[in-house]
Amino acid sequence: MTASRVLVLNSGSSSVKYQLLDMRDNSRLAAGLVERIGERTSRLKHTPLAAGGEAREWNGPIADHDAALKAVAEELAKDGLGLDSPELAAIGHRVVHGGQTFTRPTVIDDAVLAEIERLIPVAPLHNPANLTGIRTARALRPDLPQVAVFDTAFHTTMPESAARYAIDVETADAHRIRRYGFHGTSHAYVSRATAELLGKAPEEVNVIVLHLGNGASASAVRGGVCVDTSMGLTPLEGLVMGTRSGDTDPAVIFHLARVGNMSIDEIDTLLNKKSGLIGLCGDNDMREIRRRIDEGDARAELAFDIYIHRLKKYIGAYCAVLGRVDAVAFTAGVGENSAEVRAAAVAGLETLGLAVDDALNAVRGDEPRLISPPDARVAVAVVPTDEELEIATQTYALVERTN
Ligand SMILES: Nc1ncnc2c1ncn2[C@@H]1O[C@H](COP(=O)(O)OP(=O)(O)O)[C@@H](O)[C@H]1O
Ligand SMILES: CC(=O)OP(=O)(O)O
Ligand SMILES: [Mg+2]
Repeated sequence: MTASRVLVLNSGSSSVKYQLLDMRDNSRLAAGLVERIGERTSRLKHTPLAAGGEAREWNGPIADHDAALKAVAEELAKDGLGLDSPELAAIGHRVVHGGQTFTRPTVIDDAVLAEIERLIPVAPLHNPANLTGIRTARALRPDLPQVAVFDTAFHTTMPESAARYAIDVETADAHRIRRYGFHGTSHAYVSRATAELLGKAPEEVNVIVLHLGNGASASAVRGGVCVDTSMGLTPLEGLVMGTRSGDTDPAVIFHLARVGNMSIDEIDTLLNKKSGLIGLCGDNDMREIRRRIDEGDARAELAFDIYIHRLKKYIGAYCAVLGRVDAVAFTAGVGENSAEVRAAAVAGLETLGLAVDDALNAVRGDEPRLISPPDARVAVAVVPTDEELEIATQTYALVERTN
């Protein structure tokens, strides 16, 4: 029996999301989430999909990522899917920041760990959590290959004209300041799936991918290669997000420091955690915002309008960057589920060849689908993302090749 299972770990600052997949048929054996790590009210939710079982929930304190992973391992073991299983081929880790060093999935050794650690200054919110996840997983199964799949990797093809900020070159280089981009695993997966939906090879199509989750980013993909993306040095730049401001005048920061007497850490928290939709209207969930708009709530409506205005600007910008656009693909929680966001985002863009068909846009489903009118110049599509499957696929392919 050859080992065919991959455990995918996505360790965030206060959460761990995981999935166990069987790569013989890409089926999901188990999935779950540990939330609010480090708080008194941590929660573990585990769904044993293979067993067709009910989700199990556990509430109580989970002190750190180490304890979280051990709790996950225990849950998996209850279904006979423990980390000690000989069928486990590898563990794949989502690593948010790979800088310019990592352009592809990489088997983790001490040198790779050291490099991910060296990148902490450009990813202070994300890389430390990713590192803890890797270290704990390695301690639990030291013999097993562990693979890092980087959010930044897909964007390393961006030309210098898109990747550089117009700031003093020596200063920028000394501090590794440039636009790295994130959600690359999703942008890569969705741009490929969009080509497939059009019945074409990735090399033949130019796609604008709109990854609209709690974090949100847009990318311009020419012939399968990323040429621009909206996130930058960190995942703060670009679109309006659930809790992040996206683009602002950088002078807002000087102003808040000098006139608002806020510390750099306070401003960091403000722009990353208390801005975006939640800062504008108190809610970051698009369902709740739509519900409030339906009740005539003006603040929710303004938040929605600001979100859409920014999104439209990026669609227009990436039409200009690409020249010829074959498809615009909506993905992630908001992109896959909100027909209102999709309709509003392309409304009035007929001169760019963009439109949605209201009936097609209203259809719900898990499969990639077209929502543009049949005669449209540019295809508009809903293409569900699957970052875990993509991480598992890349992890398994690398392990197979190295064995
Ligand atoms: N039915 C829905 N209608 C509108 N928005 C939705 C719906 N379901 C989920 N969402 C949005 O998707 C977001 C989560 O997206 P997701 O891609 O899972 O985010 P992340 O991976 O960043 O946590 C929620 O905050 C919510 O705004
Ligand atoms: C990089 C990033 O923004 O990730 P997430 O959407 O998971 O917060
Ligand atoms: Mg996501």
